[in-house]
Amino acid sequence: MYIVTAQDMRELDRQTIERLGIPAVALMENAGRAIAEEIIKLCRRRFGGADTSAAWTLGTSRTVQDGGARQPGRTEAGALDRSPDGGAYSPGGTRGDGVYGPDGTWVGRVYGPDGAWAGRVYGPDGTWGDGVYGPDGAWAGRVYGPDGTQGTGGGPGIKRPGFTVSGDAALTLGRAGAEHWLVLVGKGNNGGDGIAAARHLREAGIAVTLVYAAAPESLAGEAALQRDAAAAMGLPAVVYGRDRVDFAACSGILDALLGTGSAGAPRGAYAELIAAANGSGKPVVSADIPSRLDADTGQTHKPCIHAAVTVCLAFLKRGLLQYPGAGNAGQVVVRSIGIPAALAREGGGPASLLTPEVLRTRLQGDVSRRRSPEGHKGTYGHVLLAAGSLSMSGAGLLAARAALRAGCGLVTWALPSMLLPYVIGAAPELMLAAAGGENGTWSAGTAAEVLRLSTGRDVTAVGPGLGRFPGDQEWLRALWEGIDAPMVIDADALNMLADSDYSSWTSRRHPVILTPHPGEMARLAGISTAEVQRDRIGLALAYAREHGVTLVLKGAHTVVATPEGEAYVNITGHPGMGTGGAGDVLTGIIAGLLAQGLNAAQAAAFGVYLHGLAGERAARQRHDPSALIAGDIIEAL
Ligand SMILES: NC(=O)C1=CN([C@@H]2O[C@H](COP(=O)(O)OP(=O)(O)OC[C@H]3O[C@@H](n4cnc5c(N)ncnc54)[C@H](O)[C@@H]3O)[C@@H](O)[C@H]2O)[C@@H](O)CC1
Ligand SMILES: [K+]
Repeated sequence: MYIVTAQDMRELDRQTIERLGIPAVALMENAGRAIAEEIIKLCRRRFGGADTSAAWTLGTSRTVQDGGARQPGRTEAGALDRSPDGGAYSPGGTRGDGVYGPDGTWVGRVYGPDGAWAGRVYGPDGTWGDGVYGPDGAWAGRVYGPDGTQGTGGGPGIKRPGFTVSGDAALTLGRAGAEHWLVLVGKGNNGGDGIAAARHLREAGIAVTLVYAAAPESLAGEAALQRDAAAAMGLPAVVYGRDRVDFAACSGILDALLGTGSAGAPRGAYAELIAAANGSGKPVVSADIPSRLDADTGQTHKPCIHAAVTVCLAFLKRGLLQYPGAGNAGQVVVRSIGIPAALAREGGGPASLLTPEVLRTRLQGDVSRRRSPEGHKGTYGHVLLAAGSLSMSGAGLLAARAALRAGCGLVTWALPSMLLPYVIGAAPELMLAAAGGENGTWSAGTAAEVLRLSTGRDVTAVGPGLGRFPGDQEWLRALWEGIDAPMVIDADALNMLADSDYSSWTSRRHPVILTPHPGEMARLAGISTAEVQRDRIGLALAYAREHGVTLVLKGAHTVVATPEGEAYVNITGHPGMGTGGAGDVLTGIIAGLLAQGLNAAQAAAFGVYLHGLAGERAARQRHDPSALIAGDIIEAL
């Protein structure tokens, strides 16, 4: 799934209209329909109570849909109620919604341990997948298996009727009479999308009132066409500031005030409507992006809509993945509006959501972690790790163990000699090499020994628990210029880089992966941490390209950026992974994958993805994400 900026989107829009000849109003129609369908799904969920039964959920959970198919591993109710391999069961085996296979298709419905049906079930497109009740809560019919006999519903087999007729289920709502939605309409195309959605909602029997933020006469182009069509249909409309708007009486709010064409803090009526919508306590569905979220950076202007659902149009906007905006977006659903993905690919498609599909196709990585039947430990690569010091020996141990769990054949851990007796046996699978000073710290003179140890190794990782020491910049420079294999650089080794003018160092034949957290990134880039967080994707892309490195910018929604100018944004993991040593584990995983022959982009991206999944699995085993410690992530790999 591609991630775009507002500028990318305008260009893709222009090409679709000018090169393909698809009228702009057709795109707006598609947008309106998609938004209406998502509102109807939300209404159904309220009736049916589906998607509410996860045993426990994590704050980061988010649904990102691609053409209606759910991404494996992501759910509406919680990221952790699905097994990383797509198995889809909550800890107790109960679920209140459907089960999705690894490819995102719906597999079947779920029964609780007592054999009773655990809840209502939606198919991958959000329509009723199965079960005894229809979307309006009334019994919808029996369920038939592929052979025509009744499927999971129980009871005797019943032959499938030979002839069926079905209507437009996605735009139908049985209990529509209970709904009244306010549609907040801005004067740009975002407002036009909202009016188009309102027409479909009205067709589904849902009462709607258009609330214009500005005089309706000020709308232009396609938005004006939508205004006129709505008026011709007799849709009720009020103008904010002139007419009374009763937020208390509505059952939901469609936010179509401001989209990708807006800038700065919301002005006048827009600000008042946003504040009123947020304060109403009613569910808000945002068209494209929550109004006055910056579509590129994820910064929020004040006030900014807090959406329950954001129906993002065409391609995922960067700002929806970056905090704080990601926290305002609710569930993000990306819906196609007829702009071909091929156009985004042609344009370079600079950023993608990190999914198994993207790993397989765009990154062309083998995510199966398959082993050759003829393989032996030499087949899977040898990692050299230079890490650990007296007060931070655990960092080295965590990274080394994670590399082994990631599947590499051998790991040699180089560490200060004084520590050797204490770590012998801590992980018997490791090979240990003394390379540091007697006092448990590193020294500049150890560079020659690390270089010697790196000979014949497939990858060298440096940094976890290393500490700083006199001459450390020259020490790192010697490794940078002398190691004839890929390198992973983390932690204090990043601070050494930050203090050096490393662009003047001899350029390397093999790739370098840097894995900074935001503070380390700030030092590398010479800016504040707040500035790093302001646009993580943009910064990672620029830094990786400028310095010719693969960059893993850690934090919520870790960004992987390549020297070729591509970026991948990860959404596995959860806030419980913000715990000491989790970064060391990631370094080990990435090094372990590199050693097995993955290229830098594949190893960084797959490593980040696996690290998050393992964190989810570990938290599930603990039954509480906050109880997670870094070692748990290794055990869950
Ligand atoms: N492929 C596309 O790009 C498509 C875009 N569509 C929609 O069009 C949107 C972009 O439309 P526009 O470019 O018309 O822009 P918007 O609808 O986002 O907003 C532009 C309007 O808002 C006003 N405005 C800007 N900043 C403001 C502020 N801070 N306070 C108050 N008013 C402000 C401007 O004067 C202008 O009238 C997208 O977000 C999407 O919803 C869809 O119609 C379908 C096609
Ligand atoms: K909006």
